[in-house]
Formats: sequence, structure tokens, C-alpha cells
Amino acid sequence: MNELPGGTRLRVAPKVVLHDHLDGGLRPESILQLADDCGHRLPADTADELASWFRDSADSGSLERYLETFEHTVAVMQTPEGLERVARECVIDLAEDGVAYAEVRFAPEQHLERGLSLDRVVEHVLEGFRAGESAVAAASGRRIRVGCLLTAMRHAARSREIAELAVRFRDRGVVGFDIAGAEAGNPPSRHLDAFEYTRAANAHFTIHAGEAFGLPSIHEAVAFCGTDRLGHGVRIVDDITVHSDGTATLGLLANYVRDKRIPLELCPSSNVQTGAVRTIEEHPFDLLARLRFRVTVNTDNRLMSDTTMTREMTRLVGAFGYGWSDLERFTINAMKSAFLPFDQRLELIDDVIKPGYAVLLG
Ligand SMILES: O=c1[nH]cnc2c1ncn2[C@H]1C[C@H](O)[C@@H](CO)O1
Ligand SMILES: [Zn+2]
Repeated sequence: MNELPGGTRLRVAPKVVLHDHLDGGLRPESILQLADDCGHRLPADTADELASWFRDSADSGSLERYLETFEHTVAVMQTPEGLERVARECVIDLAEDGVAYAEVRFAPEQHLERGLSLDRVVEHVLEGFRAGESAVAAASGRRIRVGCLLTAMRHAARSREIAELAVRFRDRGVVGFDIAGAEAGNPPSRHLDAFEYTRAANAHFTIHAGEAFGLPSIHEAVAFCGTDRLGHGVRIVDDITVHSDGTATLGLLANYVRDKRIPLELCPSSNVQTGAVRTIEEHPFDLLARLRFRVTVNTDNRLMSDTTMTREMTRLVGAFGYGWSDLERFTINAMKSAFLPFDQRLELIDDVIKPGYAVLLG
């Protein structure tokens, strides 16, 4: 039998991440330095202790408590230097993880505490992404491409403004719009005007739905808002009945999501931390993959989950015995679902992903 994917070969395998939060992926050392610069008090004072603090605090079983940890990352991302540094390091870290294409999201409205405007915030982050791409090319000759998603916080009332911001920056590196934050009590339809505006501008969006709240949230995101992708969407499993002989019956919503090939941005470790699923082994990722939903593998928050794309894939390989061809399929699923023009998606699939996995498949 062939060896299961792992080690350095897995780390260098081409990857695509569609769901990664900029403010959930900072390096602990950078948080310490930036907090020192701006006088923000942290709950720990060494990089190791801080890394553990984030992981342990996020391990709460509740999305609301998980989200509280972002107070300390958002606090150090309020200045041009802070935003650019975090964005640049994010790209370098993703490239180190074998990521060839990433869509990284953040919520501009959370970065106005020191007087920056929404436009300036976005400009600094995009500047950091470009600097990161150049640094990777200069250091290793490798190419990583990073698109930005602008997120609106779903408990707040700025979604229309953020959708307009995303459309305004569409030719400068912003590839889409999103909503995030506490899901229960803040249904997607509260932000219908933002989604309608985005659709009318022929722009793309994804919605965090079906993570901490179940089918009604997914239904609204798909049927009322017309989302292009589902952020998590893991609870679609509530609309699937698995019988004792292993066959499955899909409800109307699950069928619709599968028929329309609506991509699921699945984030296994994050789901365990917020209590959406109990363990990786019990994660519906494999059921959904076998039923041929368009599943993709994602990190969500690398700092809070102490993870990388390589680790998420390693955990899935450990739980479900996936081989290289499975990982290639999930990666192509993600690339097909990216908010890039079709010809650019195809180019990455044909020139980067397929040749990369061809070597690994032997
Ligand atoms: O998985 C998530 N679900 C809902 N909201 C989230 C998740 N991960 C991060 N966020 C929030 C916290 C961040 O401050 C915000 C923007 O990235 O998005
Ligand atoms: Zn998320």
C-alpha cells in the first residue's frame, strides 16, 4: 500500500485556502512586539505562553467565547505598520505551508480605533499582501497569490458600507465580500441589502452559515441571499439521513447545495474548538466528500486553532485515510470555487495544482 500523505511532501504540496482570517493568523512574536509598540496589555508575555493562551481560550466549545480572543489580535492591527506587517507575514507563512492561492479575510470596520478610514485600512492590508508576495518570490522564487475578502460583522450595521468598499476595491486585490461573527441571533437576511448590492455589481460573496447555527441559517444564505459559497456550512449534515446500510437520503436543502455545487469552506479544527462537531473523526467532512459535495479544506484561524493547511490535511488523512488523489481533488475543488476569473482559476489548476500532485502521485 502507498504511504499516506504526510511530512515534507505534504507541506510542499500545492494548496488552496479560501477561508482564513487575517486577524486569526498572527504570529505570537509579532503580537508581543506590536502590543508593546501600541501599549496594549496581553494575557501572556512570552510567545509560547501567548500561543497556548489563544489555543486554550479558543478551545471553549462556544463560538461566542472563541470570538472573544480576537480582542487581542484586532487591538494590534490599528496602525498602518501593524496592518501591513500582519498582512505581509500572513502571506509568507501561507507560502511556507505550500499555499499557492489564498483568499484571506478580515473586517475593516474593526480597525478604525486609531483614526484610520475604511479605505486606508484596506489599502494597508493590500500593501502588506503585495509585500508578502514579493518577499516570497525574492526568497524562494515561489509564487503565491493572495486575494482579499472584506468581512462585515453580522451583529453590527455596516454591511452595506463594507459591500460597497469591497466593490470599490475589486480591481486592487479585493475579490469578495463576507459576513462573520456570532451567528445565533444574527441571520444572514439581516444583511440582504448588502448581498443584493454585491450581486447587482456582479461581485462575489460568501456567508458564514451553518457553523454555530443550523439549517435555517444555511437556508437563508442560499435561498434568500444567493450566496456563492458557504463559510463552514458544516451543519448541512443535519439535512442528511444516513441509513444503516451506509446509503444516505438528502433533504431539499442538502440536495440544492450539492446540485448547485455550492462550495463548503470546511474548517475541521475550528469546528471542534467551537463545539460544532465533537472530534475530527466525527467531522462530517468525509460523509460530505463521499456524497460528492464540493468540499474544501480550510484553516479558519491558524493562531486560535494552532494550525496550518498542512496540519488540517494531516488531521483529515489521519481520521479518514485520504491519499494524494483525495487531497488533489479537495484542492481543485477549492481552486474551482475561488473568486478569481475563470481563466485564472484554470491556469492555477493546470499549471500549478495538477503538475504538483502528478509528482506526488508518482
Ligand atoms: O469561524 C468564524 N465564525 C464566525 N466569525 C468568525 C470566525 N472566525 C473569525 N471570525 C470573526 C472574528 C474576526 O474578528 C472577524 C473578521 O475576521 O471574523
Ligand atoms: Zn471563519
